[in-house]
Amino acid sequence: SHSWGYGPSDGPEKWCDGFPVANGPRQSPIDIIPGQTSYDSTLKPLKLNYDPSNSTDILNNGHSFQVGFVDDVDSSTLTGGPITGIYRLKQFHFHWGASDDRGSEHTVNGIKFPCELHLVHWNTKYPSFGEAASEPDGLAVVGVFLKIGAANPRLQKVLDALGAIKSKGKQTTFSNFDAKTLLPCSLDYWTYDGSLTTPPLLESVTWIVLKEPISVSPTQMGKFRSLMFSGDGEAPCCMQDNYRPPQPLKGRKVRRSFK
Ligand SMILES: NS(=O)(=O)c1ccc(C(=O)NCc2cc(F)ccc2F)cc1
Ligand SMILES: [Zn+2]
Repeated sequence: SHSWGYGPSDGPEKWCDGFPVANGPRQSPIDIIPGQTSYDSTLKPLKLNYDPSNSTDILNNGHSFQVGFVDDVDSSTLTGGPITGIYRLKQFHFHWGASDDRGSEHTVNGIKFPCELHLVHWNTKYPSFGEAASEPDGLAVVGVFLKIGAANPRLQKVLDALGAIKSKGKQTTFSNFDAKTLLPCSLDYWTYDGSLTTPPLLESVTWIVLKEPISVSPTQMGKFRSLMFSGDGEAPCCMQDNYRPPQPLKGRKVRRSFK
């Protein structure tokens, strides 16, 4: 039924079969063309208040891995930026390539980065993530590009946990991780109305893509690629190229928070 992936038979070109919204008016990701964005002086600074004691677990969900957070109280929140109200951090995860020349979902002037981090938040005006996910203003995802360079010590704790969640469905505790440490110095961003980049592809995401990348080393990228899409006892399949390519802008405007 709704089994999807990133391979030739179940990948992004096939998702519209099970999820017709794949061809909708506000799909993500997109190619960001800085020269075509408009500076909006009314955009507020991003405010990310993450409580380091809030992380709970790290999970291989068969499409990526994600670090989960306690989201039944307002302890790790996103406010300001292009959004109104309070959005709670639910999880963060990554998308990456089989080689360093690809892997990000958003691109900048057609340039692909080797990896992209997504910090997923939901609007507390709705009772839960699941309900918020079907509302046009329900979710806000902060995207951060990873660029090949020096090893990033702030990634290491996450990467060192991957050995315990190699295959699909594996999960382990992951406490006291401060997601704020994964952010770059500058919180300058581009923003546009989009969607989840994986099925169910719901058009409920305010995207906030940071202009400044964080670093990752080739060795650290190798650790991402040591994960498996497959579960124990299934034919082994390396978790890589788990990214959707850019989608048509369909008239949308991309705003930027910086001059
Ligand atoms: N790559 S991304 O940041 O755009 C993204 C973020 C979250 C999800 C997600 O939560 N999927 C499961 C899911 C979706 C729902 F819409 C409702 C429940 C649910 F578990 C998918 C993609
Ligand atoms: Zn994502």
